[in-house]
Amino acid sequence: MADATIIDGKAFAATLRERVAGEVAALKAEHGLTPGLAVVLVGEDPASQVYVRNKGEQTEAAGMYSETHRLPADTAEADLFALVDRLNADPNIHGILVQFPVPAHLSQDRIVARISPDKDVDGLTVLNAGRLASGLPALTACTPVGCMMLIRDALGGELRGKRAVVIGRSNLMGKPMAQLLLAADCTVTIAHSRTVDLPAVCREADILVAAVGRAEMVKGDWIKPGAVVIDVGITRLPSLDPEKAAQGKTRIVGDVDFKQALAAAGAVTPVPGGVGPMTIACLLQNTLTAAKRIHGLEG
Ligand SMILES: Nc1nc(=O)c2c([nH]1)NC[C@@H]1CN(c3ccc(C(=O)N[C@@H](CCC(=O)O)C(=O)O)cc3)C=[N+]21
Repeated sequence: MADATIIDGKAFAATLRERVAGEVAALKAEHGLTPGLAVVLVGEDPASQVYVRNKGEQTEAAGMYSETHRLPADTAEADLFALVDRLNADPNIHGILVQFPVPAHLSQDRIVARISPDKDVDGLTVLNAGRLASGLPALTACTPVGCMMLIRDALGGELRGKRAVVIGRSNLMGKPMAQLLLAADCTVTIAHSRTVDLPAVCREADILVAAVGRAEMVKGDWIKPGAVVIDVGITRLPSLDPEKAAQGKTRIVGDVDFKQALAAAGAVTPVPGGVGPMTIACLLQNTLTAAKRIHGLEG
């Protein structure tokens, strides 16, 4: 079979960011309103540093207000909560994202519960997760929203009745991904580390979304010929060149064995340049949506 189409998430995200920037300009001109995003990073995880920097730069490039709060790894819960409370009350801030993972002494659940659902651009609060599951308008996790856009594009909008398998069941990715696919009339399976015969389950999928964080786990013979394969994983491995590896150089791989997927799938996202850039573009979109809703400019 011919090689799969490589889905260009980077280009798609650039177009989406331009659209958001246009809407931000209109919102400023018509209502004097500038959407604002606050990103909070606790500790110094190097991968997180990169994402947080990208988020800040792209927020500003879209004409939005951006604030980044870097807190030490040993920050007490009370101090983090005081910051979240301040951001909840700040009229210049419409979106709040606390980057995960946080150091082990902090509870992700308690942090999420502290964020105002109106500003919850990760869609993690119980209110937004429940609204999504109930088919109501909700702020929805950025990565699944970005994946849906790529899936719709790859399939020309025809999702109805398709079999979708999501590997991974996190609140930030797997669960909201499954809800979005269900809302698009797919028949959805959520698979995970305890799933029996995962390859056989995956082979049923017209749409396969891998979000487990295990490097190159999904092999070519797990993929139904012609399927759309969306790779959400990002793992840094030592460079293949031993000399570069010795210098600490790394390469990034996804949850899918890309070479094998190319020969089996109908379309596949690369890593990097696939889902990752969509995540940030959708974060900008969510911040815009939150700003409009807070100001009663959208349902
Ligand atoms: N509360 C919370 N919300 C998140 O949405 C969240 C989070 N915590 N913690 C970390 C993960 C990871 N994440 C990424 C965002 C952009 C890229 C991205 O832009 N990737 C590029 C560059 C990859 C690279 O060079 O590292 C690409 O795939 O092409 C990747 C990963 C958001 N996350």
